[in-house]
Amino acid sequence: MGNGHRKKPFSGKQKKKQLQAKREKNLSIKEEDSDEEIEADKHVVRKHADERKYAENGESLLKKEQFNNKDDNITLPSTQKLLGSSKSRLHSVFEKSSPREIRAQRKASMKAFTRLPSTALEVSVNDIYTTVIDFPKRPSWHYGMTKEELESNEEHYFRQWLDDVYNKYPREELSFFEHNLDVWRQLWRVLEISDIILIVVDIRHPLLHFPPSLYNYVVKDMKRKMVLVFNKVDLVAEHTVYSWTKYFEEQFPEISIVEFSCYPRDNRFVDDTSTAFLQKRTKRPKKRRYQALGIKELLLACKNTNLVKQDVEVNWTELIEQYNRNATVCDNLDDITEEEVEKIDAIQEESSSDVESLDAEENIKQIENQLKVVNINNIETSPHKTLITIGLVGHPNVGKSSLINSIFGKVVVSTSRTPGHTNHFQTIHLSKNIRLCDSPGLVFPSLLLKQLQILLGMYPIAQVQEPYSSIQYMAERIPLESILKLKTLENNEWSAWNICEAFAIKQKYYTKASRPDVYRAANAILRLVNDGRILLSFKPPEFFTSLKYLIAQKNEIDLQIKVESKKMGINTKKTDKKEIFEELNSQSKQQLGGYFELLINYNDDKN
Ligand SMILES: Nc1nc2c(ncn2[C@@H]2O[C@H](COP(=O)(O)OP(=O)(O)OP(=O)(O)O)[C@@H](O)[C@H]2O)c(=O)[nH]1
Repeated sequence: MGNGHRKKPFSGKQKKKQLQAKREKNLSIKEEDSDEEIEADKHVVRKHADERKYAENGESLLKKEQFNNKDDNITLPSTQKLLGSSKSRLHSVFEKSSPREIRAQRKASMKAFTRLPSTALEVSVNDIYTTVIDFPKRPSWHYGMTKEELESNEEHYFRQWLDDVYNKYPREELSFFEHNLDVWRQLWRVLEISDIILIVVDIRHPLLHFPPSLYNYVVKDMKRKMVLVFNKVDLVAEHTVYSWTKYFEEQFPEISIVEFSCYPRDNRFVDDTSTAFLQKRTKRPKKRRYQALGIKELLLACKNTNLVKQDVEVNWTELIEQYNRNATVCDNLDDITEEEVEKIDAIQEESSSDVESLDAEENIKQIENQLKVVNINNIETSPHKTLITIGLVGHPNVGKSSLINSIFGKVVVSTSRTPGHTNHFQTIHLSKNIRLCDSPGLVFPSLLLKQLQILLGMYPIAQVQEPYSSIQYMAERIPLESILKLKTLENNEWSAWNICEAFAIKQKYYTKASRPDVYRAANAILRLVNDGRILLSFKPPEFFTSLKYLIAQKNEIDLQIKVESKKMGINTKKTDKKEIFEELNSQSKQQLGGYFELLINYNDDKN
């Protein structure tokens, strides 16, 4: 990508070969890595394996660009590195942890942890964003500037911004965040050309994917319309989605919120915090097809922004009718059979005519030409007079590309489990005067814990230098050892390390030296978290303690009680709910979770 040519569609045969080669390569890398990790304590980082992998993939630049931090002093990369090379200039660049930091974290993960109360999953804007770190905005420019002047101006400004961030905030407190100017440039372009910004967040941790600096800039400074998309709602209970919606409506009244999911949701569980629910989740099938929920609502939310553009007339009703269908398509090329690959290839070939997948440079040139007709300083003016552009922005891996594919009911942009997959923005027409604009996932600077960012899928798992502290963060908050059904320890004093060790034994992951491959196990756990089979779902404040969000769930709980009672032959008409609850077996009780008891108590209090 980004080499100046449109991506050629692969034939089924080529794709098969490519997948086979990729699998073989991955296998050999994994085998070589495992022993290194366990045996060479001082090489905590799987440096060689990663370097080899990137060299083999022709992506050595990413690794080189990740600037090393050998001791605890920060060395910023040169501007050259921040800009990347022409080959892969749009890869994300993050700062690496120092070996000292990694060793300390690894050691700490071997100590027994304390399980925190469920309220530890509650997060609020004030907890997370006590400090709002601004993101780099495009510096002003004028038409008299040459391309070189413009670029050097942007580079100078960006370096200054980066220096300021590092001067202002302690390095160890800063989150991973995007260090590649070219990726930020993509965001600038998308914001500039978009009339409506869709900020896509993962419903498991919506607040953590919602940079207030972006909200302020788009809504308050640019005065653009913003729609917040709660994506992947299939992964949590309805109650969680409802609670987050209420919370965001209170905190950010200017935005419209829509729920979206590429997959149908599993409504069997009311309580997505119960151990029964969490254990069941791990068994979700790997291969699934898109069956999007929320397309109509999404288009309606765009319509309801009441965007007025004189030269654009849109028949929203017709558009909604056209796209509101339950399209099914396979999601991910990594996980599917070769037969399915061939099918998708055929779809891709067929659809390539209506996909305007320009490479980065062509796109930028085109936009820059369009920008010439308007005054760039007047940022309230949309640059496109005759088009409505809906721009998708968000952190890596939140599902922006999958959302576009689900709307079209076919693979029009590629998706991946690996964050940072979308390298440049791609525009796709929904109708002759409405287009969607995808953008690369971009991590905004914050003071979020790096361990947490890894769990949220913002950082590529293959590049995680030290996975154990992330596992510990999670295990302190959810019963990980029960979810993974690990054998109990004698003293029951779990540490993150021995959870990984027990999982390695369970999965038969061994190193060449026949020791449990703890690193591989940790990695596998992180992947299960990323794709939702281990559910780490944060909640808004007071979720566990107040009934304010619970009432909406009442009907769903009532229905569930009926289903469970019917299964057990309990007469729901005669007995009151509390009695029914007492009669349910423990499994049914678990499925209903703590909410039921809370609701019963609430009704008792009211009576
Ligand atoms: N369960 C679930 N998984 C989803 C959904 N949408 C996307 N995913 C998964 O999330 C992962 C990331 O999806 P992408 O569409 O590639 O995400 P992206 O935001 O475009 O990622 P970048 O290219 O890194 O910016 C993939 O493994 C998808 O299968 C959803 O609605 N539900």
